[in-house]
Amino acid sequence: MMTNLRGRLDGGDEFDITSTVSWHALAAHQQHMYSLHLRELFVMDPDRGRELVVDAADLHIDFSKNLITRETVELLAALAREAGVEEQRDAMFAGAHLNTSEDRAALHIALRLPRDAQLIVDGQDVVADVHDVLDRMGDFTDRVRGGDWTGHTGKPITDVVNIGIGGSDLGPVMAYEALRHYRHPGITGHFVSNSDPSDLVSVLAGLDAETTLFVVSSKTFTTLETITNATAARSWLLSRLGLSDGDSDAVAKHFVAVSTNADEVAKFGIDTDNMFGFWNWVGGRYSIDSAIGLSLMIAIGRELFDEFLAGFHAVDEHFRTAPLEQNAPAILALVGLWYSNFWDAQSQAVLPYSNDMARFPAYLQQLTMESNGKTVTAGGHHVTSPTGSIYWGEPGTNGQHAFYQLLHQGTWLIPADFIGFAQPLDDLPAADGRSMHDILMSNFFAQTQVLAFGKTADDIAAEGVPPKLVPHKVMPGNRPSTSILAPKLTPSVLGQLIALYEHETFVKAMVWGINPFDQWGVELGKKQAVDLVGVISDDPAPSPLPDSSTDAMVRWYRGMRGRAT
Ligand SMILES: O=P(O)(O)OC[C@H]1O[C@H](O)[C@H](O)[C@@H](O)[C@@H]1O
Repeated sequence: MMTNLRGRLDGGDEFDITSTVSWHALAAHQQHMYSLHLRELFVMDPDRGRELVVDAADLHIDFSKNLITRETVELLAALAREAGVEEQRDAMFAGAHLNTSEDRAALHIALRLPRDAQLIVDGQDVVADVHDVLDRMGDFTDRVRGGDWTGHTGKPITDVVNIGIGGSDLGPVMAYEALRHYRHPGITGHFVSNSDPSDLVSVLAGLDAETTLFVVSSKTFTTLETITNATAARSWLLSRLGLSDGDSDAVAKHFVAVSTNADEVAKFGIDTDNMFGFWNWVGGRYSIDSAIGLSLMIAIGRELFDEFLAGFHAVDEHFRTAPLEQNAPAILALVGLWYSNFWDAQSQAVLPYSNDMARFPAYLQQLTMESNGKTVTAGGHHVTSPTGSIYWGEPGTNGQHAFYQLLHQGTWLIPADFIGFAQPLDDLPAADGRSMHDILMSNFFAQTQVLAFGKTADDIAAEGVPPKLVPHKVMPGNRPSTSILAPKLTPSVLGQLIALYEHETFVKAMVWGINPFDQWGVELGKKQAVDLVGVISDDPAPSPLPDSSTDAMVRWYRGMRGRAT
C-alpha cells in the first residue's frame, strides 16, 4: 500500500515525490557533489561567481557559494517541474483554492496588484475590494498624521499601539523597525502581543491616554491574547481619561480595528466605521500588506506604503514569469530543499547585515515554520521526506560574536542567507576615517568567503602556528551561503524581500506536496490553555489531572500562588 504520498491540488491524485526520476537523479548527484569542496568548484568553474547569480527587481542574489553546480540547478528545476510547481504557482495567482483543508484561496498576491489590474475570483473583483480598503486606510492615515484625527479631549495622536499577535504583530513590528528611517517624526509606534501582562504594562507606562490610538489587529478577533490585551487597554484608557466603563465615544476615538470579523469587532465596542477589513484568503502570516499594515502605514504614510506594495508586486511578477532556472524565489527554495532533503540540514540561518532588520528572522520564523511545519501532505498522507526547516538568525555582526563559531567549525551543516545593502541609511566615520557601513559590509563579504573557502591545515602550519594548535585553527570551509544584496533598505526593497521568502516558502511546499496555508498544529495548545485557566486559578483544588507531570506542576504552582492544592 502506498502510504507516503504527495498531495495534489485536488487533494486526491497524489504521488510520492521521492520516487520521481528527478529525485533519484538528485540523490545520485549528491553522492558526486559530496566529494567536492567549494574551493574545487570555483576552480572547475571560475565564472560561477558571476553566473550563478539571479537578479529579481532590485535584489541581486549570489547563489555561487552554495554546494551546487549549474547541473544541480537544472536537476532542481526538473524536480520542481515534475512536482508541478509552475502549474500550482499559476493556480495560486488565479485564485484557486490552494488552501484545501480550509477550502480557501491564498491570494496575498492580490493585495499588491496595481489599481488598474483585474482579478475576478468567485465572481468578485478582488482588486477593487483591495483598493477600496487601501483608500480608506490612506484617508485615515492622512487624518492621524495631519493631526485631524484627535483623541477624546481634542488632542492629536502622538502614539499608536498595535495590539495583535502572530501575523497580526510580527509583520507590523518587523516592518516598522526596518523602515525606521521613513517614519513620521511626531508619531511613535508600539507593539503589544504577549499575553504576559508585562508587555502591555511596559508599553502603557510611557503613554498619555489623551494622545494614544490603539489599533486592534486580529484576523479572527477571537484570539485570546489580543482580546485580553485590548480589553485591558480599553480599561486603562477609560480610567486615565476619568470616564466610566461604557463610554463608547471615547473608545471610538482611541480604538480602531483591523479584522475580517465585523460582528466580534462590534461586540468589543469598536465602531465598525473604524474597522479596516480584509478577507479569509489572506493568511495571518501573509497579511502585512493588507489592512494589518495599518500601523505601518500610519508610521510611513500612504505613498511609501504604496511603494512597499509595489516592491512585493515586482517580485510577484518576477516569480510568475521568470523561468525556474532564473527565478529567485524558486532557486532559493530549491537550494534550501537540496540541503534539507539531500544533505540532512535541519536549519536555515538568516543573517541581515542591518540593525533595522533585527526582527526579520523572527518574522520569517512564522512565515516559513508555520507554513511548512507539516507531516502530512495536502491529501492527508504522511510525507516521505523532511519538510520545513528551522529558521533562526540575528543581525550581523552581532551574530559573529555569538554563534558563528558553530557555523564555521561546528558539526552541523547550516546553510545561511546573508542579507546586505550597498547604500547606508546611517553612516559615521570610523577611527581610520573609513565608513562604518563599509566596515559592516566588509564583515558580510569576509564571513561568506571564510564559510565557503576556510583555511587548510597546510596554510595554517605555514604561518608558523605550533603543530598542537593547527587542528583547532583549521577552518573547514565548504559551508554554504546565499548572499542577498540590494541597493538600499527602502519600503520597496523590504516588500521585495518579504515576497521573495513568501514565494520561497510556497515553492518548497509545492515540492513536498503540503499545504503551506493552514496551521492546525497551533489550535490544540490554545484550547487546552483555555481549559487550564480555571484549573490553576479556581477553588477548590482540581481533581487529579491525567498526567503526573502536569498534575504535580499545577499543584506546585497553586501552592506558590497561595491556593488550595
Ligand atoms: O490575527 P489573529 O486571528 O488574531 O491570529 C493571530 C495568529 O494566531 C494564530 O494562532 C495563528 O497561528 C497565526 O497564524 C495568526 O497569525
